[in-house]
Amino acid sequence: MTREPPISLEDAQARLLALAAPLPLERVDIDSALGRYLAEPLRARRTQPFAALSAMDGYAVGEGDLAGPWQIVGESAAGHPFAGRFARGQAIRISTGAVVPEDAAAVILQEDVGRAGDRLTLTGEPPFPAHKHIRPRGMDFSEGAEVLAAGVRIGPAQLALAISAGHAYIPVRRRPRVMVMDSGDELAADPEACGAHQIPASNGAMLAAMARSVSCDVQRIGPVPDTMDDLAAAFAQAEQADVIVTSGGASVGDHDLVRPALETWGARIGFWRVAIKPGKPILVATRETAGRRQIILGLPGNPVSSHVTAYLFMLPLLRALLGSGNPLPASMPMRLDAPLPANGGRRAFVRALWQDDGVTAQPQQDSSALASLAASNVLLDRAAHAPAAAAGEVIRGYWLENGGTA
Ligand SMILES: Nc1nc2c(c(=O)[nH]1)N[C@H]1C(S)=C(S)[C@@H](COP(=O)(O)OP(=O)(O)OC[C@H]3O[C@@H](n4cnc5c(N)ncnc54)[C@H](O)[C@@H]3O)O[C@H]1N2
Ligand code: MOO
Repeated sequence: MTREPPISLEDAQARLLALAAPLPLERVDIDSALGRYLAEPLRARRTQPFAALSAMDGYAVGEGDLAGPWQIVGESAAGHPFAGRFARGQAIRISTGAVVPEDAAAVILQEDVGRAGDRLTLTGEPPFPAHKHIRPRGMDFSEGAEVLAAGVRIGPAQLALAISAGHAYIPVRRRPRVMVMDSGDELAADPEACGAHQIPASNGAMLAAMARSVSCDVQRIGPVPDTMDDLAAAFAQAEQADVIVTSGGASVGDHDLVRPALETWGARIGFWRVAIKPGKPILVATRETAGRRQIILGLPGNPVSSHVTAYLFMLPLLRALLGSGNPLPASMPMRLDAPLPANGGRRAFVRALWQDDGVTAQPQQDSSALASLAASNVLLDRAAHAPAAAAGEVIRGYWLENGGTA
């Protein structure tokens, strides 16, 4: 096996994302679009507000007619505009969201007036500026304007905006088909029937859950025993997958067969080994069949290594296939509540818990230790050879929740 030195994280992420062309475009109804990415810019099909609307319940009055008294000559309610005209000394009862009549220049809050029959007098302050409680036509957006850019993630707010802009269907990318494979002779499929020399296969469920969090169709296979034949049979079931994610067997041991099995299947190795801890032995390969590219991520078997490499590579890859304009997780500054020791020669992603405005690294950082991963919500990013850091220092970290992106 060639032993080129591990490449940098940035280099590896760039090389992986360069392999990922967004999947074919499809139009889906808005309810199915949540968590996906807009494939084309979305333009408003209507203007919002469609007319000047009142932001408050009160009375509409004319230009320069803020002192009163007034006579109430009609009403504009939401969905039922006032059709007539009105003059100086006259007012229109108006509700929140109702159209402000053409002749009106101000809405006076109902709390600021006294009403007796159709007679209205000012008892409080008139609005300042006069148009304060009027939302002008097109304040939110105008017909034809781009309301969402291509590559934006459709969250609840974007979904509401698309509907409000007049869209029942929006263009997104097809959901990636992902095959997640556990591999290793030591793995038990059933955690309640785990032999003395076995460990429960936990990576597959974890990786599948992570992939599902970014809107993918996920299938699982395994645990696959450590033989070339078993791996070949497993890969043969992944013909339809856009992405194949294996865990385990990525390192240099005698039973680490993922790489040779992939090559036998017709995959081409892109790169192997990245200078990060945990997760160094990650492998990226591609397989081209009938004009279609499959991307294979061979993640290291240690559960935390699997999780961290899925966070840094699998999720960004899936987001890129879904058409995200910003697939990589973003780090943010975090204040240390407890000191950190100097880092070794590999860039490290340190499990930590952020609470009460500060972050504390977990004492246990072994790449097999799931309890400290499950107790963490942050990965601190420690450069190779970073010196010790004191409590109070600010360093960068990644949110584990939401895959590190908005
Ligand atoms: N001589 C060397 N040995 C190792 C090196 C090295 O550079 N030289 N790298 C180490 C590093 S770093 C890592 S990370 C591991 C990764 O090894 P593999 O990807 O080959 O993983 P395995 O050996 O198959 O398994 C490692 C560990 O993880 C457990 N595992 C595997 N799959 C699962 C699963 N689906 N669910 C739960 N746990 C799983 C497995 O039982 C092992 O305990 O290699 C080091 N060795
Ligand atoms: O790079 Mo490995 O993932 O340290 O355990």
